[in-house]
Amino acid sequence: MIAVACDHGGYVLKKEILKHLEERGLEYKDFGCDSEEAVDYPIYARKVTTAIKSGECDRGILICGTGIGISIAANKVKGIRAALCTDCFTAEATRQHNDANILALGGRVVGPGLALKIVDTFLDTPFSNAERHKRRIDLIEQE
Ligand SMILES: O=C[C@H](O)[C@H](O)[C@H](O)COP(=O)(O)O
Repeated sequence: MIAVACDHGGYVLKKEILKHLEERGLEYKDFGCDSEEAVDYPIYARKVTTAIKSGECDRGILICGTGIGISIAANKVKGIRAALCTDCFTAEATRQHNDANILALGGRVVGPGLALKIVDTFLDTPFSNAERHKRRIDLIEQE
């Protein structure tokens, strides 16, 4: 199950992404927001990180204007590895190397065509399971 949320700066792109997930037959839960009316992105980041921490969802997609604020907020939560991606190379690498569990996107940065390719790359790329990457992730998770 994929947890998806956005702020007002990501709302238009989120609609495209949800349509795309539906077309792919992928299950998702939409945690808002529901319009372009201004909201506070940390609240929406927290909804998705909570869903992942609880096991309700295993991956997340967060979208704000730049993708920066919402990824900063998500990465405050232990066990969350949110990766802001603006290209497919980094989307692939962050799954292989960092086992990122949240993709962050900027609705004011990437157009829908590229964003959907980034989403597909992120969702379809497995973690490499390489020892060096596991060791580094373990170091991140240490207090
Ligand atoms: O990093 C923060 C996000 O890009 C927000 O979407 C952005 O700050 C919202 O800006 P504004 O309130 O000016 O629409």
